[in-house]
Amino acid sequence: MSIVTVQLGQCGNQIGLSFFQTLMSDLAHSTVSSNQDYKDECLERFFHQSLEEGSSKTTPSARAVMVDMESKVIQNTVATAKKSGTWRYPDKQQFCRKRGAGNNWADGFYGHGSVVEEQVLEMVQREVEKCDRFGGFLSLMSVAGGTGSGVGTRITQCLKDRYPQALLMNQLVWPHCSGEVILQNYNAVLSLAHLYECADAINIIHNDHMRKICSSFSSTGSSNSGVSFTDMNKLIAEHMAILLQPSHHSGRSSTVCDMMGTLVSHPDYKLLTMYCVPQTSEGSLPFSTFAWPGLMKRLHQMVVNASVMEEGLNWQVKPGSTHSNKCISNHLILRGKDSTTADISPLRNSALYVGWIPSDFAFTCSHQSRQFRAYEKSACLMSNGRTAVGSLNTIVRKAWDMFAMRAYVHWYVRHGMEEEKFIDSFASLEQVLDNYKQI
Ligand SMILES: Nc1nc2c(ncn2[C@@H]2O[C@H](COP(=O)(O)OP(=O)(O)OP(=O)(O)O)[C@@H](O)[C@H]2O)c(=O)[nH]1
Repeated sequence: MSIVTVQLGQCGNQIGLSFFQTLMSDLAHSTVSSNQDYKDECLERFFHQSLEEGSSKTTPSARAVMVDMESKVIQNTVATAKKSGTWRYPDKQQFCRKRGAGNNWADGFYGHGSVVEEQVLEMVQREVEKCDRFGGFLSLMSVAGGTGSGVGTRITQCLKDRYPQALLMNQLVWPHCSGEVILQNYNAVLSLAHLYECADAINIIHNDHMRKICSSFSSTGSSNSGVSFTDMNKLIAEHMAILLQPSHHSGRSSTVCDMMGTLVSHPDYKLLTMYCVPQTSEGSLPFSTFAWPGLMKRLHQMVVNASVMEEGLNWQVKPGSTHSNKCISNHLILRGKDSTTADISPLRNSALYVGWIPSDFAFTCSHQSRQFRAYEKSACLMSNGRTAVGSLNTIVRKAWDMFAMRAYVHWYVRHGMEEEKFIDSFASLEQVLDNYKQI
């Protein structure tokens, strides 16, 4: 089952590059012939074998469409992939214009969006036609800028109209809490409220968390300043790949569509969070050993704490207690040696879940005996639960405070957006927050 990736804006394109690089580097790790099925499945899922222009050589070409309003990031991304010699982006599947969306959702959605949608959809269609078994879309975007958030939302709506049966999974990068784009809270509110209506699954990744995890890899563990987007993107890409590389569930290959279908069983609840272990820098992996009991214990406590970071866990919080997380559903993926022997029973604990989903559907697990890259053992838990509530609440409050003073509202209105869109978006996100708070 193939997935077409849509990379939107600077952030979406840079993360997409890192994701495909990580997939290829994982495949390069395999030396045993029995890995051929894994390779074939990964290649079918994310790449298309195509002839290089003017050559008889075939190279995996990412099943991707790239969209940005400025050309620089896309040019660099395409060139970096080509330079690897192991994979590339497809020809003529890049869409750029001459100026960005000025960190303004309305400029992206109304200004650029209306002009670009047909051409982007044509590119998407070309990519879909290359798939023998097409499953759905993975859209990568930040919610803080104008292109990823505004154009990204518009393209997602168009994909929903054009491909109503396909899976629409949106991976959103949440901005740092402070000090970034002045309109980021408005952009995030508008994006999320609109995406909630058309996407099937929304996975939120916080730049703050990624930066903290990366800085914990440094020898001092304290400085955020040395952490670059490249470092964070590598980490994000690893988490995505641990989740999305082939695995088996109930004796058969687990598709991304199956996984998302089980995780999002109710249209009111589609906010997902990834928890991954171990959290260790690549450089220290050769000197580290991990055992399943230790990894599972930490992963379990991360879910209970609703913390995607291993560091600073509160071990006193127990499932079902006042401060414990509550989930609709979780899907666990275990990769590496003896993965089937890991004790997953604590993650099945009914105290972690709402009562209205049968336990066999609330918690599901898939395995892959092949190790992921240099990680002898690794695990990713994709969770549909309350984790996203805290940061969503903060952004809605901050945006509301600005809106109450009508700050910057005219910047949106001048791109053709009606003020009511803000009100509607606040109302629908309040509803989402309420739904999650009540589980
Ligand atoms: N993790 C990560 N975040 C990024 C990256 N590039 C930008 N961001 C974040 O994305 C947000 C800004 O969005 P961009 O993707 O740069 O903007 P854009 O969507 O291209 O929109 P315009 O610049 O307005 O055209 C901020 O929160 C940045 O921290 C990246 O490579 N990795």
